[in-house]
Amino acid sequence: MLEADVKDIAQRSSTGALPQHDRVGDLVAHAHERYASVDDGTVADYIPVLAEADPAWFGLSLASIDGRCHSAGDTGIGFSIQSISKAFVFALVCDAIGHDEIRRVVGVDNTGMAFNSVVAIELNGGSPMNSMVNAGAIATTALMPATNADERWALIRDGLSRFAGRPLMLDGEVYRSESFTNHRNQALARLLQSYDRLAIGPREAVDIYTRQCSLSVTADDLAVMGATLADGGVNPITGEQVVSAETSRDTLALLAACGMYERSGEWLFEIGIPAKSGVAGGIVAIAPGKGAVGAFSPRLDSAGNSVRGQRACAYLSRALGLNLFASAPHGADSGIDTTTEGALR
Ligand SMILES: NC(=O)CC[C@H](N)C(=O)O
Repeated sequence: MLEADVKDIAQRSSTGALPQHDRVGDLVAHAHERYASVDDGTVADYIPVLAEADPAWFGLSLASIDGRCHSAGDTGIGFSIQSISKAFVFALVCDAIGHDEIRRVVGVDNTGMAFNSVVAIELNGGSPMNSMVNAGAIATTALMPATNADERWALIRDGLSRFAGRPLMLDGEVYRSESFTNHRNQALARLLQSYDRLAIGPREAVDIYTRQCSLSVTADDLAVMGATLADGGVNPITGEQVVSAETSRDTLALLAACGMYERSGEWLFEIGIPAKSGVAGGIVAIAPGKGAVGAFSPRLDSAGNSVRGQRACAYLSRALGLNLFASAPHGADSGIDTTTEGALR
């Protein structure tokens, strides 16, 4: 019955509100069940401690802009936020320095290359290109206005905590593991410095970036953090305006273009909403004006995106009518078939 209903909902609600809450809860539970046995992909091991993750972990959560949360599976397990921090640090920095400045200094275009590419900088005249790849994220962290490293870190940690609606803690084991092995990020920062593209020293920039990546979150946290961006910058649980509505809009535009790295086009084609992934297995996918999905499962594809997380987001986008590009002909009962099978179903 759920399967049959999906098509109807997808055709009716590609704009407007989410379906009724009990219906959303059923679909979140169904999506979890549907993909829990998928075992494609591999757990990241280039940061040694990440290899200890249980590949079976799978949590799925959806937070709506009216503050309701629906969870299935391992939504209480903590994992490091990794690259998903880039989205929220971008929002904080964009809010602080402005739309024009972040565009001028970092950029907002996809590199078409891997998240840790060195050659992307060289091919683009020293520009890190966007805040969602490692080079651009390190440059963005360096732009957080502060008088010293402690203050800069406190602003980032507290800012991300306001998105989550609770204090986020550093996972010391992840921080140490990544600090001992992040030679490539050190190289990226030095290269940016050589092009005069780093606002602070490379050691400090990489250290704070490594800390932000080591913050521990749950799938529930990711859903609330994403729902804050879906709600014009207001956290739907705490009611706090964390960033402006304009910054939320800019952040979602950047996520649509660059959030899933070189697979961002494929993601938009299949799923149709802005999203960000991290190598610990998290994904946040955001439906503006509706809410956000937080997914966690450690097996990744070759671009570093959680396999089960992507499949579950594809299903929920279809089932809940989240795709931003879907429309029905004016005056018609139903429009294009947004349920067409795609690569991520
Ligand atoms: N894609 C990711 O999540 C990468 C983040 C990780 N901290 C790194 O710098 O490599």
